[in-house]
Amino acid sequence: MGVEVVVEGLTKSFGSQVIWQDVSLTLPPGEISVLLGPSGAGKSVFLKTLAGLLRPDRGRIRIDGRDAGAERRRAGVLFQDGALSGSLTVYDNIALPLRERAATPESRVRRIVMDKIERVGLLGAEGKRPGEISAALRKRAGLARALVLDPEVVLFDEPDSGLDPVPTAYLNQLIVDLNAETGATFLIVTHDLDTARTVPDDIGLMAGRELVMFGPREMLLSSDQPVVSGFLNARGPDGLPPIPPQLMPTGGRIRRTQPVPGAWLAANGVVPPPGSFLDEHGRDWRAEYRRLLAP
Ligand SMILES: Nc1ncnc2c1ncn2[C@@H]1O[C@H](COP(=O)(O)OP(=O)(O)OP(=O)(O)O)[C@@H](O)[C@H]1O
Repeated sequence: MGVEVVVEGLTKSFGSQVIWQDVSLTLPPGEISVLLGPSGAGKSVFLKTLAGLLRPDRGRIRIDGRDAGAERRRAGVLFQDGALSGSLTVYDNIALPLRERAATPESRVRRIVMDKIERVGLLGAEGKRPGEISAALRKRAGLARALVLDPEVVLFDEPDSGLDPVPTAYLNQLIVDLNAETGATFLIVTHDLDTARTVPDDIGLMAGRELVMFGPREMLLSSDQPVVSGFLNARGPDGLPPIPPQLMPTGGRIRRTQPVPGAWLAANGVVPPPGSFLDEHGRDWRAEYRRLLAP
C-alpha cells in the first residue's frame, strides 16, 4: 500500500544558485501527484531530493511518518533516460536491484523480473539490450526496474520525455493501471499538460524558485492565480488535440472510476493495447466514451 510523503520547508541550492526554497507539500498515500513547471524550474532536482539522491539545504522529508533517510529504499525511481546499462540485457537491468540485495535466489529473481516484464508489456524484449529497443520500451524497462522491489513510493522523472504523444498516452495508461494495482504513492515530474490533465489526483506547479500551488487537479487546472494560468495558457496544442471538455474530470477523485486516458486514446483514433479496455470496476471505457459522445 502507498504511504504518505510529507515535505516540510525544503530548500535546495547549488553554490549560490537557489533552485527552490521553503517547499512544503503532502503526497497523499496511494494517489498520483504531478509536479508541473517550466524547464529549469527545479522539478528534477526536487524528485532527486525526494529519492535521497540529493541532500536539501534545509527542511525535512518524512515517508510514512519517518525520516526519509531511513526510508529511502521504499522509493523506486524511473529516471528520465531510463538509466539503463547498455551492456546488460533488459532482463539483467531489471534484475539489478534484486541482485544487489543479498541472497535473492536466482529462481526468485526470475519469477519477480518476468512478472514485472509482463506487467509493463515487455515480454519478448527481455533478452535484448537497451540500444536494440525503442525509446518507449526503454521507458517501460526503466519502469519495471523501478517496481522490482515493490516500492511504496514511485517517482517518475519526465516519463514522457523523448516520446511522441501516442506512446506517451500508452505509458500514461500503464502508469494509471499500475497505481491502481499496487496502491503505491506516485509522483510524476513533467511539463506535459496532457499528462497533467488526464493522469493525476493532485497537481503542483513549481516556478520562480518556489512551489506556487499544490492541490487537487481541478483546483490547479481551473485556477486564475496569475502564475498558474500564465503557465497553463502559454502552452498551445502540441501533438494530439486537447481532451474534449466532456471527458474532463468534474471533481473529486476521478481517476480510478473514470478511465479518461483510454477515452482520450479513442477520441484520437488510437486503439489501445489488449487488456487496457477495462477500468478497475470491469467497465469497458469504450462504451463509456460512446455514451459520453452520444448526441
Ligand atoms: N547537480 C547539479 N549541480 C548544479 N546545478 C544543477 C544540478 N542539477 C541541476 N542543476 C540546476 O538546477 C536547475 C534546475 O534543474 P532541473 O533539471 O531540476 O529543472 P527541471 O525543472 O527538471 O527542468 P526540465 O523540465 O528542463 O528538465 C537548473 O538550473 C540546473 O542547471
